[in-house]
Amino acid sequence: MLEVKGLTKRFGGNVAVKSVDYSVQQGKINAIIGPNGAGKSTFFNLITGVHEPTEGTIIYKNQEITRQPANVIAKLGVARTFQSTHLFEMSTVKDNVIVGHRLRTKSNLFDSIFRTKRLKEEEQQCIAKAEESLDFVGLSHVSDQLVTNISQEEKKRVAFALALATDPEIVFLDEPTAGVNPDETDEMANLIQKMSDKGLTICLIEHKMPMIMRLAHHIMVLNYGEKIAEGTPAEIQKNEEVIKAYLGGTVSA
Ligand SMILES: Nc1ncnc2c1ncn2[C@@H]1O[C@H](COP(=O)(O)OP(=O)(O)OP(=O)(O)O)[C@@H](O)[C@H]1O
Repeated sequence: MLEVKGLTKRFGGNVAVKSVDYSVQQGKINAIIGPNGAGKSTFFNLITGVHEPTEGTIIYKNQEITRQPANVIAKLGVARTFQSTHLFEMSTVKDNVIVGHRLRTKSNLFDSIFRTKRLKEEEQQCIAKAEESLDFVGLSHVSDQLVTNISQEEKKRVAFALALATDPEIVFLDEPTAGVNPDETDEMANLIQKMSDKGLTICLIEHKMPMIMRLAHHIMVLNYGEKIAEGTPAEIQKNEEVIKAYLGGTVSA
């Protein structure tokens, strides 16, 4: 579904991602793990068009998307959440999510000025999609609240809803449970499972190993920008190089 070949990103003399080959497995929960600074977020940024690769190719559904801008990649069905949520704090939860589906609308300045039928219909579509997405992530009850007044965990869910409102086929989640407590982490894990059950392909960066080992079908491990291992959770847990990369610790936590 999404295939990466020889993907490399240099920031000056620093090679953040080094010649990585990788295939995202369709319909599965794919996880990317690795120590701090291993290049995980940069890898996501390359695929989703936030950064341009220095070398390598990215193919999505048989179409090369290398160096395409983020909005083009998103329109093709690739959604993304970020480590820190980028939300409009003084707008309502629903208004934040409505923006997601605008990617799928065609109204232009003319439609806005003259409030055409197309504009009104598309506005309704965006509202309906936002409501559906908020219901899916369990946030219908706070949809009219300002984002600034909801909890950190709810903000994470809003970011999920925003990604879902773009009608994606694949969702890249960058540390979705960073900064949330253990009970909330379990709830977020259930939500990721629910997204997968709905047929979405998930690609996930996480540091919380028990959660990854429970959720992921396939794991890739990055260390200093290089892929050092990939396989099932059971294979990764006993991989010597992975254990070494985590400074001799256990990845099963
Ligand atoms: N925009 C940038 N400019 C320069 N260097 C960068 C930039 N983004 C990332 N890097 C560097 O690239 C390397 C990989 O960083 P990256 O954030 O991708 O790692 P990570 O595995 O996501 O880390 P973490 O788990 O701590 O979030 C680091 O050395 C980082 O300092």
